[in-house]
Amino acid sequence: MALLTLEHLKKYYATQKAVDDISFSIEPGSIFGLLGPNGAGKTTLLRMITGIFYPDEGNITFDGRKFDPLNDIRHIGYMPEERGLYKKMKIGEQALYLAQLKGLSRSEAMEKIKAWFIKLEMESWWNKKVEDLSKGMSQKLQFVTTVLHEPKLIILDEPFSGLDPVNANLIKDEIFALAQKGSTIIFSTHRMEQVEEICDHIVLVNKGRKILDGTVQQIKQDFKENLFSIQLQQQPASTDSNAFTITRQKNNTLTIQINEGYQSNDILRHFLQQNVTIEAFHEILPTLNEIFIREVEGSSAAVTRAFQSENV
Ligand SMILES: Nc1ncnc2c1ncn2[C@@H]1O[C@H](COP(=O)(O)OP(=O)(O)OP(=O)(O)O)[C@@H](O)[C@H]1O
Repeated sequence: MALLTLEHLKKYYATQKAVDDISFSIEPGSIFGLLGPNGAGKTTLLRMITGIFYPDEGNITFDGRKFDPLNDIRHIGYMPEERGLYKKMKIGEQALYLAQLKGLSRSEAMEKIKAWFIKLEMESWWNKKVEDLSKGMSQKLQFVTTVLHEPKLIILDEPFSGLDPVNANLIKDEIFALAQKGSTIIFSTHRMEQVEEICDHIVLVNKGRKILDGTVQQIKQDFKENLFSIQLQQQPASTDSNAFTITRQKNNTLTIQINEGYQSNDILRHFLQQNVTIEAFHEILPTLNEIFIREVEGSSAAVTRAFQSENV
């Protein structure tokens, strides 16, 4: 059973269709990427999922029941893009205060905060004020306060912004560990390489509409262009074949597109028949970045065309 299901959600601001009939569901324990260009409607969706405001239309089901923001919010941890910490408050006190707001007792909160502070190398910060922290340090504090009460659903909006590679890795490992323990993670970012590394499933939205929904693996397969890279030990006598077209050549490494009706073995056969040694051979799948750019540009054109045809 899905942890979260959105059905035909709509949210309009005046005439702006920020979220326009979006449906998807998120399986428990998955790391789910909510992607889209600026202004696509991601924050609006996240605000409905966290009960900050109600949808104009549509239904949200959380953990098998109609979403009840007042009660269910205890099971949700949200780290918004605009960070909200009290600047003058000491870090330890602030973590304790926020944990108690999420329903933990003082002793429970203290125990968990200490464990997290050790894990994320923050022990010496207890008496510092938030205003004395760097951007990356406050990011770590905000992460801890988001996940401390072990919510079923953790929503992280650009969680790595401002973090150096060591701290980004630390947080990344903790995200994997939280998912492993059963938390469901919604991860929103513009950084596609992070999505490839972290997410199991993605939804891409643009102009308030959903334009892609699937596992990262499946989406990459759906967009593949039958491209292969082959590295040869020596120059082949011939590269002419009905089976493929060479799209790029750099020294002895060729990028090859297989022609319709042929298979990867036909490439290998072509070179083996010439007694050329094959040093490496692999399929080239599109990156999520390429798919993102292609789909967002494509769908913008399609939406514009639809809009124009509606208005003639
Ligand atoms: N309070 C508001 N009043 C009017 N329009 C709004 C409001 N908030 C957002 N919008 C509009 O709704 C659309 C979706 O905005 P939203 O903030 O959800 O996008 P986003 O995908 O989170 O963008 P970004 O990646 O830039 O944060 C945009 O066109 C935006 O201008």
